Amino acid sequence: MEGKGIDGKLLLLEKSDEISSDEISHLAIDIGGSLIKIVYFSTNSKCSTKDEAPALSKERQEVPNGDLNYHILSGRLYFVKFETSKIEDCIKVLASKKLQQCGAQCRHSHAVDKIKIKATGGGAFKFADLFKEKLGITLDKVEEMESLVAGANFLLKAVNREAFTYIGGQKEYVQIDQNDLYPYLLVNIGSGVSMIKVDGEGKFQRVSGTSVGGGTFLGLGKLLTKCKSFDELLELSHQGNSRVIDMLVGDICGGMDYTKIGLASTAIASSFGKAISENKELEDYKPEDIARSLLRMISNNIGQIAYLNALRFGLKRIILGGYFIRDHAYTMDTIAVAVDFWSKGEAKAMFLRHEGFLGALGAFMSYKDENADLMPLQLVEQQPPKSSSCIVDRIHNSTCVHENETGAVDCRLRVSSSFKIYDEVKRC
Ligand SMILES: Nc1ncnc2c1ncn2[C@@H]1O[C@H](COP(=O)(O)OP(=O)(O)OP(=O)(O)O)[C@@H](O)[C@H]1O
Ligand SMILES: CC(C)(CO)[C@@H](O)C(=O)NCCC(=O)O
Repeated sequence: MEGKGIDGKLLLLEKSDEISSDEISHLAIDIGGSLIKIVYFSTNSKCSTKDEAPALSKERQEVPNGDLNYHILSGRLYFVKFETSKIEDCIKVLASKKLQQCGAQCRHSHAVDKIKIKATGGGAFKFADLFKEKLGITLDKVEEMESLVAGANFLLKAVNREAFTYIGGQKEYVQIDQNDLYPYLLVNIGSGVSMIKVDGEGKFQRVSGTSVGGGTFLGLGKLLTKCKSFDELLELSHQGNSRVIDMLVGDICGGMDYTKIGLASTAIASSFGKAISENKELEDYKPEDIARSLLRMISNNIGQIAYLNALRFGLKRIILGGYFIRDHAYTMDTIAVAVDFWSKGEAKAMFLRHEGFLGALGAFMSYKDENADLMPLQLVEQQPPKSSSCIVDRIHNSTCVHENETGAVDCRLRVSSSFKIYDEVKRC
């Protein structure tokens, strides 16, 4: 079981089997074409240090609010992912943790077949029967674009140091004024890419998309380089040089800039263009150069389409999400430079720390939209990430614990007295 940390590290749950069922109260799932993303709220953490303990207490406060009383549960939101092709592993972990017994709607239903969890992504339809059959869980579907927008809005409004620009290799965190958040263009780079004009809470329109996305990078990359995983391909791209295969303006113009149309000699004139004339076989190219050109081609293309859509609607802010980005410097740099170049500095690309979890977070947030009697849940507070959480980095199958990074978000859930999550969890 892996989760997301800052800097593209994978985080969390060093020994996932130690998480017992009474520690997880709410869980939402996003089942995409490449990855399954899970967000869950836990009132405890095996990774916590002494310093963090107070923030993770199972505090319950009565907060009068009109006719209703609310409990405040302190804890953390955790972010976990699986490959969609290994959905059976995901199901096994969920089964082992008896998460189905902590589903948000177990209150009225001790019968296993009445348990529901919020689910989004195409897989919420595709795998609905599998979840029912193996776990007895009904996937309560939340529309994918709606979830992406709700997740992005939540992160932008409620989580400190969430959004940042990436310019010249430097991250600059931006706290966006909530009154000045809309409109923006949300570009979610998953297997494919969705571009959504966001005008407010629940006010949005999917204005464009492209099938050339993260799935294309990974799919073509596997075919062309024999890499087995995304991490391997990304790692390889670090060492490559795209000039070996890409045809540059200078290659065409005898080393000169094409000043009249504003193209420097070093600009790419044609991605992979050198391969047409060199009479070489695939094996003659280094896999790292191929990986680099591929990453650049796809990132550039997305940056350009994003810019064109921003231009179409007069949007100045482009927020990028999706697991493809993975906090990867070269990817972010290429997209940011493409947006800056094409917009002549008018539009800004912004990235998110929890970029891969927009859909899952949005689905999680949708619990609050339920009938108040069933599930009046709201995230009411968030503290900046603590400095010392456990992060488990499983890249290349090596497991090591990183200090001082975390993708988990401390928060408090407000739940009505009529929905006693903690008691429920124990009783279920
Ligand atoms: N460990 C990984 N395994 C597979 N893909 C990864 C991994 N890490 C990052 N990626 C990239 O992230 C992409 C998937 O991103 P994401 O999870 O946001 O989309 P998805 O929900 O699976 O796709 P879609 O929304 O199009 O159905 C992959 O196509 C790949 O490029
Ligand atoms: C089909 C979805 C929405 C599934 O998440 C995504 O993969 C996507 O936006 N693909 C791009 C499809 C297109 O607009 O051409």
